[in-house]
Amino acid sequence: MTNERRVLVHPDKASLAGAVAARFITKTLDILDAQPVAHIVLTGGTMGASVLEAVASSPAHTSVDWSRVHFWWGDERWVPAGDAERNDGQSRAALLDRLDLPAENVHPFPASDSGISLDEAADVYATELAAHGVDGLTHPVFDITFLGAGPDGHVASLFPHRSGIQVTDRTVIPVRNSPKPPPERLSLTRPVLNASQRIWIVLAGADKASALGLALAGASRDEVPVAGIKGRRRTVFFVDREAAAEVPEELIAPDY
Ligand SMILES: O=C1O[C@H](COP(=O)(O)O)[C@@H](O)[C@H](O)[C@H]1O
Repeated sequence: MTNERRVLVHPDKASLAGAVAARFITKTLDILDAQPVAHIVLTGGTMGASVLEAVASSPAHTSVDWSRVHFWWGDERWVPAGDAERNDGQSRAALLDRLDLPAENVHPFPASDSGISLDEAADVYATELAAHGVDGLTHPVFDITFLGAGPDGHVASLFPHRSGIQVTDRTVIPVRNSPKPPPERLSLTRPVLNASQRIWIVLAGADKASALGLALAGASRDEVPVAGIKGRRRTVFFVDREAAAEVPEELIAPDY
């Protein structure tokens, strides 16, 4: 099995969310069979919550021992705790609040009303990551990292033609003047994301077709940041037909 990027196409957004949710439950069970804990990175955006809602609706999710699963986020919007724009709030409402999860297994980024600055918040999250690093790493090795991508090809909060996608000497960066609101954000950096065992990028809708097509056609990560994302063992783009419109036929994998 190679570590080439794969594209799996599903008919529409609902079947995409259901298929990714089913695969997530199965893979998490496999991971927990082989190791004591799993570290999962969650994403915001349109598909992030849809996949988690599909996990919550699947009776199979009760087979997972969630007390052995840690949840992190790939990026966060710098808004107050409880703001509907926060990625962690969307994930909690969709799934986490329904699980029997020890509070210490959930690792949200600090919120803008936490009394610290954006720069300090990046340092706080970097410290939290380092506390869970093993073998001298400054971060956990994530078992599954969910990501979305914007129509402009941004991934997490790493935007085109901005310095964030090039950062390699930090695990977390503060983001200012984001082209997508809100303007201030926090993001994991590319080396941390790419240290993940499996990266699952979930995309739906015609507005994602161009970014996906460019990423797979070899665009630079500066131009299309998602092009710079590749996991250690597996990188899969789970997409619906509309998002796949510009993917060359030969790159579309049969289901596996
Ligand atoms: O702002 C963000 O956008 C991206 C993509 O979101 P989408 O709604 O266009 O799917 C998301 O992956 C990221 O986590 C989020 O902060």
